[in-house]
Amino acid sequence: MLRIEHLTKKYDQYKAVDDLSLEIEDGHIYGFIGHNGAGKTTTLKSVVGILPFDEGEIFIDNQSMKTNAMACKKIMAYIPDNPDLYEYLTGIQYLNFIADVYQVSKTDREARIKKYADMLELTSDLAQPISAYSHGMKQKLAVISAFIHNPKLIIMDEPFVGLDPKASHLLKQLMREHCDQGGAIFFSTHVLEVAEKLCDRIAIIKQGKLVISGRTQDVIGNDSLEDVFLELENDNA
Ligand SMILES: Nc1ncnc2c1ncn2[C@@H]1O[C@H](COP(=O)(O)OP(=O)(O)OP(=O)(O)O)[C@@H](O)[C@H]1O
Repeated sequence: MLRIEHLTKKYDQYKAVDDLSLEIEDGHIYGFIGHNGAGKTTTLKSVVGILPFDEGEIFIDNQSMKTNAMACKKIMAYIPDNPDLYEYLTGIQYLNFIADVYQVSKTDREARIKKYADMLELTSDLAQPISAYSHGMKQKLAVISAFIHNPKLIIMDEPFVGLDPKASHLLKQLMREHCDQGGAIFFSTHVLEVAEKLCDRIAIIKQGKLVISGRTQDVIGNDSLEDVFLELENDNA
């Protein structure tokens, strides 16, 4: 579903992402772990086509982000780390706007808005302007807008920040459901317990370089993800 090959992204001369390669298969939830400033957001923004990159290739469902960005973007959704949505729109106007962009039929959008807004308990707030939403409510709206066009691949940057425990639980359920239906998810998180339980695969990035990736149980072994992460962080080799 997603193939990143030798991705390098520089800010001036600083390599924020350095020769990073990984592959995410259909049906997998893939967690992306790393310290502050490790290069997670830069990688995710390169994948979704927000940031141009210096070297390497990114393929979404075998289509190149470099040469066929539109085809890639059509089948992908992105939930950024900060839900900066159009504040002057109401929640329902925003969802309809996103559904229009992705040409979602009236029947499909109504069914999906009902399903996800009811589930995340946002239905009664959809008539309110987004400017009146709390951070968590904006995050829920961003989640619904990602699922509204039934993307194959969902990229999420710290999706659990700001969500209450019930909403976090429901989001994990939605993520699993999406991947059980053949989709894939690549998401960054600092919540290692969640990553350990939820992810089929995990990659750890340090100073722009991938230090370990693979099946969650293989990465963790007999330790916890926290132990593995801290060990790698302390390893200066
Ligand atoms: N627009 C920018 N201009 C210059 N340097 C940047 C820019 N954005 C990020 N960086 C630098 O690139 C590196 C990687 O940043 P990035 O935001 O990708 O890290 P991150 O792993 O997402 O961190 P966090 O966990 O804190 O969100 C950091 O050293 C950061 O200072």
